[in-house]
Amino acid sequence: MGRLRRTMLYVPGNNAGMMADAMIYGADSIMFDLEDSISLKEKDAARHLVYQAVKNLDFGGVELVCRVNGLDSPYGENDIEAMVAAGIHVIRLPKTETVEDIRAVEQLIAKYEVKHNIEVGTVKMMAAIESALGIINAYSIATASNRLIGIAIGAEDYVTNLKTTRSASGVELLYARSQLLNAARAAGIAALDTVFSDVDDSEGFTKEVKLIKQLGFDGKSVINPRQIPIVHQVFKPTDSEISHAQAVIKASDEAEIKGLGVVSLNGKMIDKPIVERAQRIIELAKASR
Ligand SMILES: CC(C)(COP(=O)(O)OP(=O)(O)OC[C@H]1O[C@@H](n2cnc3c(N)ncnc32)[C@H](O)[C@@H]1OP(=O)(O)O)[C@@H](O)C(=O)NCCC(=O)NCCSC(=O)C[C@@](O)(CC(=O)O)C(=O)O
Ligand SMILES: [Mg+2]
Repeated sequence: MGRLRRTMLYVPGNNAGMMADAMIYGADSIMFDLEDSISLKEKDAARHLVYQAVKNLDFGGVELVCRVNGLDSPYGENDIEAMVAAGIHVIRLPKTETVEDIRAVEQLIAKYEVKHNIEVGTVKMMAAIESALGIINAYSIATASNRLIGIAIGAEDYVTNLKTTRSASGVELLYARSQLLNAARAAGIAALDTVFSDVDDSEGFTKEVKLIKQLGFDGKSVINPRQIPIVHQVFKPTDSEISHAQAVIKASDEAEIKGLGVVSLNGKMIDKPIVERAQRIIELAKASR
């Protein structure tokens, strides 16, 4: 299985203290934000601060992502150049709506990789989809570039675009989450869920994490360190899931020796997709230790 992306911690790019401490909380990825958490008058200072942090601080090998400003703003291209030069691992484009949005960012990343003597293709991309049009185009966005490691939903902007609000059940997001997840799986890349804004509501947050795990998401953006252990706990396979998965793999191995395609374990059929799911549980358990 690829890299775990259960949690991507948003860190406002103007907050030096939060940036310096960001790696101690154990998130799978750290995402510096230059977009909506930064006021217009702080855009240039935040870019400089994130550049210095990525270039000079030791984040212990954690994946480093930067949410840049869109290319429809005066900041987007400068953000991309600074992040490529600093050595960021992944550039996240917000409010992605079309294939052309991805291609335009990809061209700039390649231009600045050449300028800064970085092998072309090194910097990866993520696309956040935050509008009805983006959701309609999810599959073409997900397949627009080999650099894409995942697509993510940005629900606060999305529900605003739909002219609704977020509810506890998340019913207003079900279509978008399903469409985005399906697009990511068809493209063979990661699917990341959106933020949960009430950091004091751990019960509501846990409910949402269980929902998105059941839908099939790889993980979620988080805005506060307190949310990280909750996501990791929900995504960690239980002891009984692990022992069942081990039994499935053992039964399947024995069936293979006997030349059988289908066997039963405790009265339940075991075939290829069930074995694949069991292997994923074991890999997730190993990776979550
Ligand atoms: C929410 C709150 C103000 C609460 O503050 P509080 O002070 O009450 O937090 P406390 O729990 O008391 O903090 C305890 C200790 O943790 C430290 N600490 C806290 N947060 C930390 C952190 N993020 N990184 C590192 N460190 C952190 C803190 O410094 C303290 O350290 P220390 O003093 O040493 O003890 C704070 O967390 C925060 O600012 N979060 C980031 C918000 C943000 O980035 N928003 C933009 C992205 S969303 C968006 O744009 C919408 C979207 O685009 C999204 C999509 O795409 O999905 C869409 O459309 O939906
Ligand atoms: Mg947003």
